[in-house]
Amino acid sequence: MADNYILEMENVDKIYGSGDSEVKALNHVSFSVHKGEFIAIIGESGSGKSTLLNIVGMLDRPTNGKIVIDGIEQREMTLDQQAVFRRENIGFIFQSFNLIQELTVEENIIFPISLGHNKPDRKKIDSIINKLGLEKRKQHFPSQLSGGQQQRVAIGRALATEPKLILADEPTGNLDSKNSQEVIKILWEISKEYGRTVLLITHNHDIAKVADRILYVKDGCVSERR
Ligand SMILES: Nc1ncnc2c1ncn2[C@@H]1O[C@H](COP(=O)(O)OP(=O)(O)OP(=O)(O)O)[C@@H](O)[C@H]1O
Repeated sequence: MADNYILEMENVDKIYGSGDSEVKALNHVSFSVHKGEFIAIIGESGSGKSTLLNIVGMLDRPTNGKIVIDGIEQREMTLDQQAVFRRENIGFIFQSFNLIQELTVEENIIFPISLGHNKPDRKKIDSIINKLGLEKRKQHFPSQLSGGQQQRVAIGRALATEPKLILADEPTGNLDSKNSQEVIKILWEISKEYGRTVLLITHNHDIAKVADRILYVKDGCVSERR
């Protein structure tokens, strides 16, 4: 397998439930992503987009198929190894921000580093905070921020551990168009300036257009049109 891929999926299935309640959420999904690519994932509600991202991020397990992430086959890792890999290499961004309300902006951003029992590199954290335009909001709490600002904090948190892969599940779903554009611009710049790979779910075709590639999900199948 080529080593400039960050992600390779081969015939991946995900089946939820069994018998009458069986749902084939992913159906023989195969695709690869190069390091540093910015990929948009588009598809109707219920088509399997979140399932796909959750499986790539090891929040859920596939029923069948092979997934190689940064050269390591997922199923060869124990659950503990997956947890460490996830913490060190994958940054998640969700539609609902998922910030910790009791922590300040700065503390939210540093949080994943402290989970790994590492000391935050102040310079790097400050440069992330500056990049996100949150210098004056460092000591604020999430409830004191706008939706766009909260999502920028969530991006900061996803970046704090310098992950190779950023998985964003509809990060602009709760934002107006101005804030959406700003968030996408930041993700794009991060991808291109720091060589991070971004997989982004969106319902917005204009947003998808900025991506290097668009993956279309329909009834659990993934296809690509350039
Ligand atoms: N834990 C689960 N148990 C059973 N079925 C599930 C589970 N999670 C998802 N599904 C089903 O799998 C299919 C794909 O769901 P998924 O959440 O991946 O879709 P999606 O494309 O992300 O949708 P949306 O755009 O609405 O978020 C759906 O039919 C959904 O009902």
